[in-house]
Amino acid sequence: MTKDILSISKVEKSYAGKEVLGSISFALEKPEIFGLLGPSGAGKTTLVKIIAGIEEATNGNAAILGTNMPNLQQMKKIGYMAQSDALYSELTAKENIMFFSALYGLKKSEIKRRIQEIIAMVDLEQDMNKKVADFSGGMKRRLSLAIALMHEPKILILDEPTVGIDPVLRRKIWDNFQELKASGTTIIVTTHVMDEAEKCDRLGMIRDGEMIAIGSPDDLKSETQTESIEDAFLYYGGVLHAN
Ligand SMILES: Nc1ncnc2c1ncn2[C@@H]1O[C@H](COP(=O)(O)OP(=O)(O)OP(=O)(O)O)[C@@H](O)[C@H]1O
Repeated sequence: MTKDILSISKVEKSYAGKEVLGSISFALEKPEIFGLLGPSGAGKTTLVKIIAGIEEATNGNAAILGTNMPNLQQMKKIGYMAQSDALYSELTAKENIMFFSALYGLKKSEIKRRIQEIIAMVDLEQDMNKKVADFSGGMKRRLSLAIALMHEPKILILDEPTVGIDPVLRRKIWDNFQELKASGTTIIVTTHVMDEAEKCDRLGMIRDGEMIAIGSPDDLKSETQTESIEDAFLYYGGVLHAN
């Protein structure tokens, strides 16, 4: 039996009896950039937290490489970047990277090998010795991304990674996502941004806790006979109708 990289099977989640995810199922079989697209409150963060093993599904399973989450061993294979940055503001950027890399079990030599490459990718070379307290929102996002990448995870889960990042750097970061995918990393990314959605290999469209459509951006547009991902989303949500 081949093991899917990620298998989501009838995942449901309720908080205090209120359902926020319906019965969600999908699988990622090979490295790809999989986008989760949906309006605020649709359930994207809840779903990625279940995949990352931070939240447990109320019903159903989320399995990584055939092992149900949450599972400590599998969590080491994951890089997770939360929506709000979990950084130590009294430490410098470098100290934050060293701290979190050590938590992931990276040796000093590995940290030394990775750090230059990663900070160049997120364009923070000049800011490594500054305290995070003096960072802008976009700089904190970039540092969080660097930390999620340090242990070379097989699966990278990014919750709105480019919020507050300017378009030039955003493009550079997306180019890096493509390179990571080419080297075998699977990337799951939540976004509201339509031009980012277009860059994903496949998209899962989420609305009110339900997966309303799944497919490549081109397939979703051609299936709905629409010109944009935004219109395709509205079509699947029942707001826009075919001519
Ligand atoms: N810990 C919690 N307790 C109760 N309700 C929660 C909790 N976390 C999320 N919710 C609710 O679940 C629903 C989905 O939230 P979620 O954060 O997953 O949405 P989202 O699609 O990521 O939105 P956004 O794009 O704004 O981040 C919302 O109605 C939210 O209020």
